[in-house]
Formats: sequence, structure tokens, C-alpha cells
Amino acid sequence: MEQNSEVNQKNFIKGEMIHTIFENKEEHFSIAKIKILETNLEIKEDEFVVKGYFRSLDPGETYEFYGFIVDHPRFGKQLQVESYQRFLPQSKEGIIAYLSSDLFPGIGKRTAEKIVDTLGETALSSIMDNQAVLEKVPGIPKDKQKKIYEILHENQGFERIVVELSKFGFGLKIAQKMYTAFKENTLEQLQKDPYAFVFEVEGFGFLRADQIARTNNLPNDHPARLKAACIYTLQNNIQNGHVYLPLERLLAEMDQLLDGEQYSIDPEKMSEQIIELNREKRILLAEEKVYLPSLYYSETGFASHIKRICDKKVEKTFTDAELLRIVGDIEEEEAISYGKEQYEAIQTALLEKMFILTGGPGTGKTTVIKGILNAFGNIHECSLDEDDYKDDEDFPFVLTAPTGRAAKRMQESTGITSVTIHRLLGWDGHETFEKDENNQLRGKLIVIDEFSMVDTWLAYQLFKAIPSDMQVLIVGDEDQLPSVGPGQVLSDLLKSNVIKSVSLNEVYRQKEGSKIIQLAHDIKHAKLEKETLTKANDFNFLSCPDYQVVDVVKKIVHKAYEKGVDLKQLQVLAPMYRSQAGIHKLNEELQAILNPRTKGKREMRFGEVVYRTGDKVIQLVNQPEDGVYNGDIGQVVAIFEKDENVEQEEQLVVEFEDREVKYLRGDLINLMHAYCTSIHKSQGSEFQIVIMPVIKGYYRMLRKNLLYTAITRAKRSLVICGDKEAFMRGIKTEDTNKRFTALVDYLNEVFQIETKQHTVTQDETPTGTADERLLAVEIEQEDFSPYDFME
Ligand SMILES: Nc1ncnc2c1ncn2[C@@H]1O[C@H](COP(=O)(O)OP(=O)(O)OP(=O)(O)O)[C@@H](O)[C@H]1O
Repeated sequence: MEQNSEVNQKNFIKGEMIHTIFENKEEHFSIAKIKILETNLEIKEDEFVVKGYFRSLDPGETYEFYGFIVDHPRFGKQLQVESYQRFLPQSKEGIIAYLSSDLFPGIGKRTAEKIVDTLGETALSSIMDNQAVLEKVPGIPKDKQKKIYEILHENQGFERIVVELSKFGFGLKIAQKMYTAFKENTLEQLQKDPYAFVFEVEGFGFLRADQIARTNNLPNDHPARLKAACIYTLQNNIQNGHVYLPLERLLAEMDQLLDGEQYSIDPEKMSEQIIELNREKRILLAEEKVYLPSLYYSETGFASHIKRICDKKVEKTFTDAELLRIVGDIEEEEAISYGKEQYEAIQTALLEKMFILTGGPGTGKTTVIKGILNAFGNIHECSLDEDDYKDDEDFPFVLTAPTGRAAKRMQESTGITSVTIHRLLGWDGHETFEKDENNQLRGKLIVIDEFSMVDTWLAYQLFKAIPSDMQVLIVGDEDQLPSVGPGQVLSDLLKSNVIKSVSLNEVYRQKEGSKIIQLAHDIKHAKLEKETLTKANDFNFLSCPDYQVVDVVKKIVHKAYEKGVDLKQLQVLAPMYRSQAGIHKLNEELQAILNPRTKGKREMRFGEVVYRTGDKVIQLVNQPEDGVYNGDIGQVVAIFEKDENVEQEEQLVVEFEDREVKYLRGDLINLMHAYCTSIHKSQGSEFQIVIMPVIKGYYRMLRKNLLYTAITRAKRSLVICGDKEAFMRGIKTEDTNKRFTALVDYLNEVFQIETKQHTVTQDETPTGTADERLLAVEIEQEDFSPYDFME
């Protein structure tokens, strides 16, 4: 194969692959040993180790690797490969091995042998020159001939393109992704419109595209550049929770991104491209609001479905006196006397088609849900016992929540099956749900708990699947953090006033002397003074300087551990991943005391992290095919070596509440240690004991709703350690990052109420300083993928 002269100037090793030392198939990452045939490096050894991202490396095959030498502290000198080329196999055995490898699906050893027998040792180059030569080989159907020809070209094309991409500074990993997106047109596309990669290739940023565009002399106001800036800006803002961006703000942010300091792009030109994107349906302009289309349809669609469901009224089949009697019976049965607000909530939920129940911790939300279910069953004469229904009969009660733990809690308190919204809707793990407007849910009453966590998109998916004759009970605590995804559906619904709601304010658990609950309510009503942080049976604030906080957390946890506390019931919560007392640091330190390395205990390394059997871990993404969801906490119960299982790959097995899930090395990106987890991830969960460090160093994250969420996770005991002043400042700091949503307007529109309030008015535009906006990005990213911050 002819070599590129420029590439030849680089360090290279031509070598024959001996064997793989390590492989991550998902990432296409390999470390391999090779026999050196030729090199321009000063290497004395006959064999050498190469590492990098490869499409495939096959033993016995010859490659030319380009890159640089790195000296690994443990493994010695290796070639870090930046690009490589495979020499087409020349030997009979080489060709057979190549054609029957994974690269050519459907071609077995026998077919490969027939090809070499017929076409000889120049078989591969002959086929590449002319597909028709395969006609001579007996028994290869036309479509297979075409496939062989295409794959041969694709493989060679890929390597050629990788060499070219390396000149732009692209490593093999990103080059793989670029090639997967644009195939043989990759280089042409990069010349013509590098901005296309921003949307097609994960990890390809706008600034990178800009850099390439500059070397290609693309003008600053090139339409592709302006369009990419628009979509990139929108996507970033959606990550921060906004559903849309006002046009003016979009233009201002685009201007900043497009480098407003050195030169200014004519706003006319930006507007032209925004209009063009709108025409191409890649964005959607609704008056002065700029949306990504899917979010526009979710926001407006959600409003329409609310209206559709509310339009079909409840047929009142009971009198007030009957209701009084029914509730009276339940009070007797449950040995409880409902408070005024609680009674009003039960009554309204039964009378209204849709109803929202809100309230802080311990105000009786669960008690009221149970009351509503009982009363509903009584009125509609349907049993709450699922066993009383035949297979073909619909169970009238549908219970759901956004997280597995929240669903499980509701199931435990009501005795009725409750599942996550994703599972309820039959999510396929990508973009489709089995349940939708054409295949709706069945039942008479749906209860949706922890609704503050539901974002605009999921709310739309759920509500379109709710049939018009189903009654809806929405439950949540509006003072908690808003959803991680875009929108603030619960607070918008409450603000719009189109649905009746009752807010429970009287605290019942406080009567049992809970300081945790009192603290939560004091924070909610901004009544907190320094004295309120005094020690109680279930609460303690341990003051210490920032630098000591990790040690203090370790001591408390260790003490609890020694006392035999179930570590599943104890949770350390922190607001950020990277900090002197961040989640990563705390996990490392806590693992060292709770599950240290011991002889015989198995380990599996992933990047900087070492997993051991016995480790507490958390799942970071929804994985419906395995029945595990974002935020589920489990324990590593086994680690298997390659030769100990049929898959012949290293494996880590995690036991979650009701199932075991296997993780291959490549899957570990979806897992992390959970000795300490983020407050965002703890939403919807409760723990007997919560330990929360609060240091000055967290100051940018410390907000009232974040601290409130953390505190309300604790059921029996809460220990805060760190800086009282930082804590007090945090609970007085309102979250000023208001989200741009128009749900209130759309609800008012469909319910034909005169629009009085906009969710965010121009005056209270949550623009903030550039720093604040950057901070907002950081806050949101904190919870997307902590591995974003590694290396
Ligand atoms: N009317 C009442 N009379 C007496 N006790 C009550 C009443 N309502 C609720 N409780 C008690 O108060 C405690 C908290 O109630 P519940 O669990 O229903 O509240 P919650 O709002 O769901 O709280 P959380 O969100 O913290 O779980 C429970 O022990 C419950 O039995």
C-alpha cells in the first residue's frame, strides 16, 4: 500500500500484530503487542506495545502505526497511536482470517477459503478494483458480493480518512465517530461545513468547528456558522432547564458565541438564518420564542391534553353527606382524624377530574393519597386488592412516579403496585413509548407522585397516554428542585390555576418531635435563625472548617458503620462532583474505610476508579432493557474475569432492589460509587440517615431549594457538618435561574383565560452576568454525567 509522504515524516512503527493485551469493544480501544518489522524510532526491542482507538486489530496482520512514545509508570514505554493503516493481507491464511473476521458479517471461513482458492493471494486488491471478479467464485450471491466489495472499501477508506483527520489534530476516538456519521464524505464535509459535526458527533464542540472553519477560510458570517451557533445556543440553554429562548436573548447569546468582541455579526444575517432554520423545521419560532420543535410540541401538546382530560367531567355519583360518611368510615378504619386541609384535599380529588396535592414533608401527602384511594374505591365500588381482578379485567388504579425509589415508596405505603413513568409507558430505551394517544393507559384513577421531577417532555408523553375518562391526581412538593430536564411543569401548573389544588401546610410529623421537619418548614417559610440549628434527637450541625469536613464525614460514617447501621439506609449527600469535599473525593475516601482493598477481594478498574465487591454504586442513566433506572442504588456482588464466563469478558454484577444487572467494562460509564451521591440524584428517594457536608467552597451551588431537597430526604436523622454561615447564606439564597417556559400561557390559552402572567417576563429575564450563566451550565452539568469532568 502506498504511504502518504507527510505521514511518513512522523514516528511510525510497521509491525505485525501478536495479541491483544486489553480491549474495550464499545469504545474500540485496544492495547496490543506487536512484532516490529520497521520503524524510524530508536527502539531496541523486537516487540512493542501500541495503544489507541482502532476499528479492529487482528493477530498476524501487518499495520503501520503513527504516534508518539509515552512512558507508563507501570507498563513502561508504549506507542500512543494517533493514526494507523492496515496493510491488506497478502498471505493465504491472512486473507482467510481477514475475510472471516467480524468486519465481514455473514462471511464464514469456508467462503473466505473459496475466495482465495479462486482468486489467489491478490484476491483483496482484485476485488477492490473490480467487484465482478467475485462472480468467478462459486456460490456467492450478488448481495454478498456487493457487501464484500463495500466493506473492503469502507475499511480502507476509514484508515485513509483517519490519517487525514489526524492532521487536523483529531485523535482516533473522535475520528471513529466522525467517520461513522459521514463515512467516505467525512473529509469533504469537514472542508465544506465543519459545523455539521457539532450536531452529528458527540463531543464535537462549536469552537472546534470554528477553528477548522477558520483554517478553511470560511467567512465569519457563513450561514452554516450562524445556524450552528443558533442550535448550539438553544441546546445549551435547554440543558439549563429552559424550554425555549426569547429571540432577543438568543441573538445576544449567539453574538457572544460568534465572538462579539472582535467583530460583530450583522443581526440581520443572524435573523435570516434563524428564519431559514425555522423554514427547515430545525427550530420553531412561536412569536418571539425560539424552540427546538420537539419541545414546542411537548409544551403546547401537554397543555392541550390537560384540557382534553379536564373537559370530560366527573359524574358525581355521591352526595356531600355520603362523602362525609365514607371519609368518616375511613378515619375510623385507619384510626385517624383528617385535618381540615386534608379533608378538603380528599373531597376535591374525588370531585375534580384533575387535582394537584402539594405540601412539604410530614404534612400527610401519603396519608391523603391513601384516603383518596380508599374513598374512590368505596364510591366506585371497586376493590383495592389487585388479586380480586381477573386477568382480562382492568385494575382501576394506576400508580406511578418518576423514579424507581419513589414508585416503590408509594407501593409500600398503599399496598398497590406502583411503577416508574417510563415503565408504565413502555419506554423502548430510545425515543418511543408503547403507550400514547393511540394506545392509552387503562384504569379509572392515576396517581402521579413526585411530580416536581417531571420535565416538559415526559409530562407530554405521559398525559397523551391518559384517557379522557381517567381521573388524575398529581402529587408533589413545589419547593423542591425543579426537574433535571427542561421546564418546571408542577410550578407552572400551580401558577396557571387551571387545575384545582390543595396545599397541605399543617405538619403532623412535627407533633412527633421531628426537628428535621421543622427545619424544612422553617427554610420553606424563611423563618430560620442561627439558634434553630441547635442539636436535637434527630438533628445535629457539626461546625468545622472546610478543610476538615471530609474527615468529619468519614468519622460519622465510620461510627455509624461500627454501630451496625445498614449502609443502604445511610446516605452522604453533596451538591457538586469536583471540590475538596466533592462527591468524587468523598466516594474515594469513604470507599477506603467502608470497603477497603483486602486480600482476595476482587477488583475491576475503570479509568481512575476501582470497583470492589461489596461497593455501593448508583446507576446514572435509564436502562429499561435491564430494568434499572437513573438514580437506582445497588451493591457490587461479584466481579468475574474474562475466562470465567461464557461472554469471555470481564464482568461486574450489581444487585439492585429486585434484580441483578451485569456490566461489561464498556457499561461502567453508566455507574459510579454511591457512598456519596449528588442532591440532584437523591430527588425522589428517602434515607433513614442523611449526612450532608456544607462548605464555603460549595457557595456557588448553595441555594434554598437544593438544601431543602437534601434535608427532606432524611427520615430519622440528619447530620450537617461544615460551615454554619455558608449554610445560612445558602438557605437564604433563592434560585434566581428562572426557566423560560410558556406553559402558563398555553394553559391559559386552551382554557381561554385572559393571559395575566408570563412565566418569565422580560423584566425578570434570567440573563444574569456571563459568570452566572456559566455557573448555571456547571450546575446543570453537575448532574448529567459526572464522567464529563474526568480527564
Ligand atoms: N390527620 C393526621 N392525624 C394524625 N397523624 C397524621 C395525620 N396526617 C398524617 N399523619 C401522620 O404524619 C406522618 C406524616 O404523614 P405522611 O407520611 O402522610 O406525610 P407526607 O407528606 O407523605 O410526608 P413525607 O413526604 O415526608 O413522606 C405520618 O406518621 C402520618 O401517620
